[in-house]
Amino acid sequence: MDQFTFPYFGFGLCFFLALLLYAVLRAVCGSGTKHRRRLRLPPGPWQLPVIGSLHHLLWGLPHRTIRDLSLRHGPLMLLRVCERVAIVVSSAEAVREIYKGNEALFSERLSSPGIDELSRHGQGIIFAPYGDHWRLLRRILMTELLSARRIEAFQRIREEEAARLVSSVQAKSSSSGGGLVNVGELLDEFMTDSAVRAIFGDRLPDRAAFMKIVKQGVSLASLFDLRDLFPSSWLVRLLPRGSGKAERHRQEMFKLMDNILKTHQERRASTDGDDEHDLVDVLLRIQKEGDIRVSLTDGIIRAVLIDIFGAALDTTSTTLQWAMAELVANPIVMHKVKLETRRVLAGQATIQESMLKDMHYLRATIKETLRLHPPAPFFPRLCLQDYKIHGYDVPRGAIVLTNIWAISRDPKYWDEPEMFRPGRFEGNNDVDFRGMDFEFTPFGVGRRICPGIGFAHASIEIALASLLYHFDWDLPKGVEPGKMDMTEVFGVTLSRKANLFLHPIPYVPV
Ligand code: HEM
Repeated sequence: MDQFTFPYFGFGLCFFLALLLYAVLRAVCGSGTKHRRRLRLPPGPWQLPVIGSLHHLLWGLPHRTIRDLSLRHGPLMLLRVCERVAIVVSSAEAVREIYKGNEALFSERLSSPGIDELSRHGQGIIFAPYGDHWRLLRRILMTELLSARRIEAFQRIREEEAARLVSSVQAKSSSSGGGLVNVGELLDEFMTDSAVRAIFGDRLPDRAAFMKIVKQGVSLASLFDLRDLFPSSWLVRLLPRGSGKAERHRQEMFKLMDNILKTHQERRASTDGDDEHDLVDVLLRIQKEGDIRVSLTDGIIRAVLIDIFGAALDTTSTTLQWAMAELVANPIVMHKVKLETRRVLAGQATIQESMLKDMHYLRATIKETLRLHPPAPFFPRLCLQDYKIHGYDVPRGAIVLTNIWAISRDPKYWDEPEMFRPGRFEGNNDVDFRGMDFEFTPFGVGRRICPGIGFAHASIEIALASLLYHFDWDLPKGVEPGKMDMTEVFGVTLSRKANLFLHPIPYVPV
């Protein structure tokens, strides 16, 4: 996966252009700062003209650097990156104060010309402005696309894909003479295949081309865009915009998506359209029913499908990879979760989801993985109205950036926060990730909380149970559990830098 490049990519160019623009911007927007001087803004690191706090963010991984800055300046911290004002939130109390009661003021997503272009002008859900369009899509997601009933309907797909994952591990291990297997790659394939089948169906035309274009989209989404830092500058908007890659990508993606919609429409027409195999079918049925306030155009359907697919893939696969890495790095935990899996599944040749409901320690292991390795370490929102938090002013238009990662490692809320100890989620501890416990928010909070929790959890649970039931796992020769490379990469998700190569030893052969 491409490394996240903002604000590193092209910093030299950015700095040079920024200085060049400084005089112009001051002349054009200089008056805008008068209002701010009267506000009581949260403390923050010292700023430079034009680039603000950007120079503090140039080294290290952003979630760690920002956590370290917050430890010095407080749980509400002001950062300014060029024209953007951000209030970083690093305590559960502040998250509670913001999102309990006043949530509507903080339910807007970040927007900028660059994001707008990539997000198909908010036609999808992730970057949709907080309004009727978003409300309609959210309702469709919660009651139709990602409802508990729909997640259950995809159970067969997950079971088949989990069985395929087990076979692939066994086949790869045999072909390498009982050697090492790239577990990360196989988990990626598991998640991609499960998501493709659930969202687009078993017969996705041009699957290889589709996957290639999705990967391109992911790397384009992480490219730095000067317009995002100077959204109000007409001068920046006039600058040449690279090679038009984003636009070309959009066109190609649209072509492929149109093809997918056409194939589905033809099949539905030839079978009276009753069958619903996947999410495309569901959306086409809702479109046909036409009893909703905003019409669901093909463009909106395309954008929503791309959003769901993009949101589901890397987040879930990354979580699975961290879970396996933490388990092999912590043999006592591995032993305990394997015992549970083998006790509950004893005698089964293959795994069905209904068998997993008593696996409490496995579920605690998934929670602990999400606590230590939230795939999205921040969730940014926009403040829609001047507001006061903990006595500080949060101006309208400021980005409110919650550092999920910092809060879920804060010793104020967690004993030995750096340790991988799923046991902390056992017994009387019912802390959960559904948005009510503000010290643990890997899926975000409030109205825009991730609607894919059920989808993600069901996929993670069956994949992990399958790997732990069918195999024992050894580290490569010479690597000690405590010496594993756990370096993170801050990309579209907070993923592992090193490939996860492990040695599988069949326990219940397929
Ligand atoms: C471990 C897996 C996942 C994690 C950690 C995760 C995390 C997140 C986070 C932090 C947000 C932002 C929430 C906020 O602003 O409060 C989000 C939004 C979203 N996620 Fe997930 N996600 C995961 C899997 C999925 C899956 C599987 C899907 C779909 C099948 C999905 C669909 C979405 C969508 C559509 C949004 C935007 C919701 C909106 O703006 O209303 N996510 N996710």
